Amino acid sequence: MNMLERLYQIICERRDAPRLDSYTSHLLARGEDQILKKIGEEAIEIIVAAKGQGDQRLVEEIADLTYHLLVLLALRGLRPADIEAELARRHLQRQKEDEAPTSGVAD
Ligand SMILES: N=c1c2ncn([C@@H]3O[C@H](COP(=O)(O)OP(=O)(O)OP(=O)(O)O)[C@@H](O)[C@H]3O)c2ncn1[C@@H]1O[C@H](COP(=O)(O)O)[C@@H](O)[C@H]1O
Repeated sequence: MNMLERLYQIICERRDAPRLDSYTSHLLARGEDQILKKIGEEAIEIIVAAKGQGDQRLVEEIADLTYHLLVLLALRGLRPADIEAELARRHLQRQKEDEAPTSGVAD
Protein backbone atom coordinates (compact mmCIF):
# COMPACT_ATOMS: atom_id res chain seq x y z
CA MET A 1 0.00 0.00 0.00
CA ASN A 2 1.42 3.40 -0.91
CA MET A 3 1.29 6.45 1.39
CA LEU A 4 -1.72 8.03 -0.32
CA GLU A 5 -3.74 4.84 0.14
CA ARG A 6 -2.55 4.50 3.75
CA LEU A 7 -3.42 8.12 4.54
CA TYR A 8 -6.85 7.69 2.95
CA GLN A 9 -7.40 4.59 5.08
CA ILE A 10 -6.46 6.50 8.28
CA ILE A 11 -8.81 9.36 7.29
CA CYS A 12 -11.65 6.84 6.85
CA GLU A 13 -10.83 5.40 10.28
CA ARG A 14 -11.08 8.93 11.77
CA ARG A 15 -14.41 9.40 9.95
CA ASP A 16 -15.84 6.14 11.22
CA ALA A 17 -14.38 6.33 14.76
CA PRO A 18 -13.79 10.02 15.59
CA ARG A 19 -11.02 10.86 18.05
CA LEU A 20 -10.89 13.95 20.24
CA ASP A 21 -7.19 14.50 19.52
CA SER A 22 -7.59 14.25 15.74
CA TYR A 23 -7.57 17.27 13.41
CA THR A 24 -9.12 15.02 10.76
CA SER A 25 -12.04 14.08 13.01
CA HIS A 26 -12.61 17.75 13.90
CA LEU A 27 -12.46 18.80 10.25
CA LEU A 28 -14.92 16.10 9.19
CA ALA A 29 -17.26 17.15 12.01
CA ARG A 30 -17.19 20.74 10.72
CA GLY A 31 -18.67 19.50 7.46
CA GLU A 32 -18.21 19.76 3.73
CA ASP A 33 -18.28 23.56 3.45
CA GLN A 34 -15.34 23.85 5.86
CA ILE A 35 -13.40 21.18 3.95
CA LEU A 36 -14.08 23.02 0.69
CA LYS A 37 -12.90 26.26 2.31
CA LYS A 38 -9.65 24.58 3.36
CA ILE A 39 -9.19 23.23 -0.18
CA GLY A 40 -9.57 26.75 -1.56
CA GLU A 41 -7.05 28.13 0.95
CA GLU A 42 -4.53 25.37 0.26
CA ALA A 43 -4.83 25.91 -3.50
CA ILE A 44 -4.02 29.60 -3.04
CA GLU A 45 -1.06 28.69 -0.82
CA ILE A 46 0.26 26.50 -3.63
CA ILE A 47 0.18 29.46 -6.00
CA VAL A 48 1.99 31.67 -3.48
CA ALA A 49 4.64 28.98 -2.87
CA ALA A 50 5.16 28.36 -6.59
CA LYS A 51 5.64 32.07 -7.16
CA GLY A 52 8.58 32.48 -4.83
CA GLN A 53 8.88 30.26 -1.79
CA GLY A 54 11.00 27.45 -3.20
CA ASP A 55 10.45 23.81 -4.04
CA GLN A 56 10.32 22.48 -0.47
CA ARG A 57 7.55 24.89 0.45
CA LEU A 58 5.72 23.98 -2.77
CA VAL A 59 5.91 20.28 -1.92
CA GLU A 60 4.54 21.00 1.58
CA GLU A 61 1.61 22.99 0.22
CA ILE A 62 0.78 20.32 -2.39
CA ALA A 63 0.85 17.74 0.44
CA ASP A 64 -1.59 19.93 2.44
CA LEU A 65 -3.95 20.14 -0.55
CA THR A 66 -3.66 16.40 -1.20
CA TYR A 67 -4.55 15.63 2.42
CA HIS A 68 -7.62 17.91 2.29
CA LEU A 69 -8.74 16.41 -1.05
CA LEU A 70 -8.52 12.93 0.53
CA VAL A 71 -10.68 14.20 3.43
CA LEU A 72 -13.28 15.42 0.91
CA LEU A 73 -13.24 12.07 -0.89
CA ALA A 74 -13.71 10.23 2.42
CA LEU A 75 -16.59 12.49 3.44
CA ARG A 76 -18.36 11.85 0.12
CA GLY A 77 -17.73 8.10 0.23
CA LEU A 78 -15.45 8.31 -2.79
CA ARG A 79 -12.01 6.69 -3.07
CA PRO A 80 -8.63 7.58 -4.57
CA ALA A 81 -9.29 4.66 -6.95
CA ASP A 82 -12.19 6.66 -8.40
CA ILE A 83 -9.76 9.42 -9.41
CA GLU A 84 -7.30 6.87 -10.81
CA ALA A 85 -10.11 5.32 -12.84
CA GLU A 86 -11.09 8.70 -14.28
CA LEU A 87 -7.48 9.49 -15.20
CA ALA A 88 -7.10 6.04 -16.78
CA ARG A 89 -10.32 6.54 -18.74
CA ARG A 90 -9.02 9.86 -20.12
CA HIS A 91 -5.65 8.32 -20.95
CA LEU A 92 -7.21 5.42 -22.86
CA GLN A 93 -9.51 7.80 -24.67
CA ARG A 94 -6.54 9.93 -25.73
CA GLN A 95 -4.62 6.83 -26.85
CA LYS A 96 -7.59 5.73 -28.97
CA GLU A 97 -7.79 9.17 -30.56
CA ASP A 98 -4.05 9.10 -31.30
CA GLU A 99 -4.26 5.62 -32.84
CA ALA A 100 -7.40 6.20 -34.89
CA PRO A 101 -6.72 6.52 -38.61
CA THR A 102 -7.00 10.13 -39.66
CA SER A 103 -9.98 10.79 -41.82
CA GLY A 104 -9.42 12.55 -45.08
CA VAL A 105 -7.83 11.92 -48.41
CA ALA A 106 -4.81 9.58 -48.62
CA ASP A 107 -1.91 10.86 -50.68
N1 LIG B 1 -1.50 14.62 6.51
C1 LIG B 1 -2.08 15.24 7.41
C2 LIG B 1 -2.22 16.65 7.36
N2 LIG B 1 -1.81 17.56 6.47
C3 LIG B 1 -2.23 18.75 6.94
N3 LIG B 1 -2.87 18.60 8.12
C4 LIG B 1 -3.43 19.61 8.99
O1 LIG B 1 -4.10 20.57 8.24
C5 LIG B 1 -4.09 21.80 8.96
C6 LIG B 1 -3.85 22.88 7.95
O2 LIG B 1 -3.19 23.92 8.55
P1 LIG B 1 -3.82 25.37 8.58
O3 LIG B 1 -2.85 26.24 9.28
O4 LIG B 1 -4.25 25.76 7.20
O5 LIG B 1 -5.14 25.18 9.42
P2 LIG B 1 -5.35 25.28 10.99
O6 LIG B 1 -5.33 26.70 11.39
O7 LIG B 1 -4.43 24.35 11.75
O8 LIG B 1 -6.81 24.67 11.07
P3 LIG B 1 -8.18 25.26 10.52
O9 LIG B 1 -8.95 25.69 11.73
O10 LIG B 1 -7.93 26.36 9.54
O11 LIG B 1 -8.85 24.07 9.85
C7 LIG B 1 -2.99 21.69 10.04
O12 LIG B 1 -3.62 21.61 11.33
C8 LIG B 1 -2.31 20.38 9.70
O13 LIG B 1 -1.91 19.65 10.86
C9 LIG B 1 -2.91 17.31 8.40
N4 LIG B 1 -3.47 16.63 9.46
C10 LIG B 1 -3.33 15.29 9.49
N5 LIG B 1 -2.64 14.58 8.51
C11 LIG B 1 -2.52 13.11 8.62
O14 LIG B 1 -3.79 12.58 8.88
C12 LIG B 1 -3.66 11.38 9.63
C13 LIG B 1 -4.59 11.48 10.84
O15 LIG B 1 -4.08 12.46 11.72
P4 LIG B 1 -5.04 13.12 12.81
O16 LIG B 1 -5.90 14.10 12.08
O17 LIG B 1 -4.07 13.82 13.74
O18 LIG B 1 -5.81 12.05 13.45
C14 LIG B 1 -2.18 11.26 10.05
O19 LIG B 1 -1.57 10.36 9.14
C15 LIG B 1 -1.65 12.67 9.81
O20 LIG B 1 -0.28 12.66 9.46
